Amino acid sequence: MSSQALLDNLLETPFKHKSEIRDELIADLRKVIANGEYLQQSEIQEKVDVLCKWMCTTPKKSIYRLDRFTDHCTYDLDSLYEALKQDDKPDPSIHFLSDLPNGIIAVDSWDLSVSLDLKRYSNEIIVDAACGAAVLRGAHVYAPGIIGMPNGLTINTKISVFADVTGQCKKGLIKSYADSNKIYLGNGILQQTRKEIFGKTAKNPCGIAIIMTDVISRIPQLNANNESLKLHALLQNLPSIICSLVLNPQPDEIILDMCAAPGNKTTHISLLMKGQGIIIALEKNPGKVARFKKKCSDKNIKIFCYDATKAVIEREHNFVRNDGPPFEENYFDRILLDTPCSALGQRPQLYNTITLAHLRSYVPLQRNLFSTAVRLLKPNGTLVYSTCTITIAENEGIIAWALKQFPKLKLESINDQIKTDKYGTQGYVIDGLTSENAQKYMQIW
Ligand SMILES: C[S@@+](CC[C@H](N)C(=O)[O-])C[C@H]1O[C@@H](n2cnc3c(N)ncnc32)[C@H](O)[C@@H]1O
Repeated sequence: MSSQALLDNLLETPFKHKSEIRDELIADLRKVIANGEYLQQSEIQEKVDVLCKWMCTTPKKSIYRLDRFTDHCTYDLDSLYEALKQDDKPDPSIHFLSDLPNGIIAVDSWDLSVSLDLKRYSNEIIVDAACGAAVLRGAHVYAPGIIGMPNGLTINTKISVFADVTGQCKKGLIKSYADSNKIYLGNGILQQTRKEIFGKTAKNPCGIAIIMTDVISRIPQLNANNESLKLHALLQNLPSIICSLVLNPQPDEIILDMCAAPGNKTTHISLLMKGQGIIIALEKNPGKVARFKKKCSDKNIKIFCYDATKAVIEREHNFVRNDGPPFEENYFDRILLDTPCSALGQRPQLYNTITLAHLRSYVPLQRNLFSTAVRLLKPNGTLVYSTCTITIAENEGIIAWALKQFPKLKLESINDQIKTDKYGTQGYVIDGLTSENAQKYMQIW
């Protein structure tokens, strides 16, 4: 089978609870109004099936954000180029994205004229679904992602890598894993032995365990030994990059990033502010805060482990103000609410265990966070609301709810800030969201 065929036939749906989630997505699309009418049931079902299959596919480009890039300094672009070069393959195709700032770089997947070694070797290694998705996006395999590996493989052995797409592979599996439970991802060279990963003395295995050489998604990997680039080139999805650009933070402003970890948008905001002004980054999860603090050296970013739904001072409390949360109402010039969400737009998804209750739990939290954001925002300030999911409930639904709940809010087109037409489509019209408003809201892929 060609690599394109391997890719196209990966999976029909990523969900463990297939029918439950499919029914919920169908109910979600029943809200859509096209040409003044709700969609037909058959059309909705077809759309949901296409959507589920799309979730299993890998984007055809990798996007990097170069932190130090200016028109006069192309050092990081050159290093990215070097980092992506592979001895046995032609030079990677790297280009800027039109209408966007120059530091945003797209790397194309190898086209079909580039021959890849995609034959299955007898030595097979099983990785979990999250690791498998990262491999399809151009990552190497890190030790914690490996769940199945035969005995006796030595370093530098050529091996084939498979992802567990049913969640049934036991950690440390030695025997071969059933074909019906796994999908083939590509080939690589082993860097760590079974003893290092699963042996009695192996504590917290880490580092690259397999250097991927050929992957069915045809995405070029960064050379495994390229350390110099890590500091300044960040693999980041385009919609995430666009969020910070649309926020348009100014150097003398005070900005709130409400749900900040791992902090990739926070550091982008800081870059756009030229390291000036103040950015308050809130994150509820202590482990994520610790990791974020460790990697973030920007002096203008202040990170707090804090529940953002409680970030506004309630009037009945006589609060003495300090540097951190909670804050007075009308405090921030701009707020980014990159909210927790069902993340169904993150691709590829190989095995998603989300339950119906979990899927439905996000909207109340999103409304809560949104209400806090509105109170904290200065009059005429800018609030950017973003998710990485595709449900109408968490996107158009929240906007329609907010416009009704907070009449002082005015929805602005993101195209007023930055031309995004090429990279996405306008939102759906639903009850409470007019066609004029739906045009201002964008789904970016
Ligand atoms: C979509 S992620 C944010 C990604 C981040 N903005 C970035 O681009 O790197 C949402 C984050 O919100 C955090 N979170 C969830 N509930 C929260 C709350 N009530 N207050 C603050 N953070 C919260 C989650 O732990 C998660 O790290």
